[in-house]
Amino acid sequence: MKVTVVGAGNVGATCADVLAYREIANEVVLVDIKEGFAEGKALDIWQKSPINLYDTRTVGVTNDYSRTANSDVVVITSGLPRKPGMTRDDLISTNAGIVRSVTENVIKHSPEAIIIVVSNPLDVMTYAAHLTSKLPRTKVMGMAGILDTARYRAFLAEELNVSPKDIQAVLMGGHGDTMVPLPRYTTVGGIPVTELIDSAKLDAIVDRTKNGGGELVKLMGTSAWYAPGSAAAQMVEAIVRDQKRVFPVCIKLEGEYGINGTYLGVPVVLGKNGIEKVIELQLNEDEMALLKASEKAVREVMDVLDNMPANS
Ligand SMILES: NC(=O)c1ccc[n+]([C@@H]2O[C@H](COP(=O)([O-])OP(=O)(O)OC[C@H]3O[C@@H](n4cnc5c(N)ncnc54)[C@H](O)[C@@H]3O)[C@@H](O)[C@H]2O)c1
Ligand SMILES: O=C(O)C[C@H](O)C(=O)O
Repeated sequence: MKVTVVGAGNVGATCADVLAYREIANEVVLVDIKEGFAEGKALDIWQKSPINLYDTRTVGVTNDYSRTANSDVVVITSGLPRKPGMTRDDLISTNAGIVRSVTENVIKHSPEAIIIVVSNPLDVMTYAAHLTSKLPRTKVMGMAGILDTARYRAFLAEELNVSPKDIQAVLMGGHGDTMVPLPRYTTVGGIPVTELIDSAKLDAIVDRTKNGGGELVKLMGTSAWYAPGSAAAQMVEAIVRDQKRVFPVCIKLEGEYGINGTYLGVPVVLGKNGIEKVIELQLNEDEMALLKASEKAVREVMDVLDNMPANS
């Protein structure tokens, strides 16, 4: 299996590293626009192989997409990260052009690839990649839900003093402050979380999750990469190993949840064909209202993309 990761920065290099040391692919090609940068990162990861004992070959290139030919999966992480004081949506003017041109190059050399978008604003960059690639919606998806759910699970594990492995949760909606964690679908070793924590504490955790990206931007001056890179690698693994994992993933909705044409995170089954099924939960009135509010927020930024010149 061959995987390309575009953008050899914090998230891209972390993703490539996880793909290599967990031997999720035979070959990982890292691409960056900065001369020598991807080559250096790929060489560094390859030189770790005798220490961490893996065979995955990592190769770096500067903008040479011929080297990415026939990739099974492509992860797009190229683009600016936000700085303190910015929202993810503020990145649209720079990142839309980057994601469009990268997608064009990727598709030229790997027309059958499955594309996982990571660049922000996530839901709208998934839209941009989908439009450019002209692939079926099941093959162009965005990574955010695994990360947001992981944050929610980690905060709960800390509060309850239990293993994060035993916390299962679903989270839906856009990758922004309107994301919708779903306590009704959150369990701890099979026990509904609401039986283990009072509602004030749970509300505080839901709130912290919604602002989880911003919390890290404030601390570090740039955005997160360990959890995001690992989350993208987990999606690649589900695809290349045909695992049929159930994850929240951003996809263009076509009638599910009564929503048409908006790119939103929903639970899906992920396997060798990409998104093999969208799972429709029976949301209650309050949950549906939150999902619709999230849809409205994503729609507004999709409209911004629609009104941008094609080559910006
Ligand atoms: N979806 C998520 O949950 C999530 C999580 C974390 C970060 N992100 C987003 O991922 C993106 C990358 O974040 P990062 O921290 O890795 O940033 P970074 O600055 O460390 O890396 C980005 C890399 O992209 C490269 N790049 C820029 N234009 C390019 C092009 N045209 N072709 C190839 N490479 C190009 C840059 O040279 C840089 O090395 C940001 O947009 C960030 O907001 C999303
Ligand atoms: O917060 C960001 O800007 C990056 C990413 O979307 C995250 O949630 O960590």
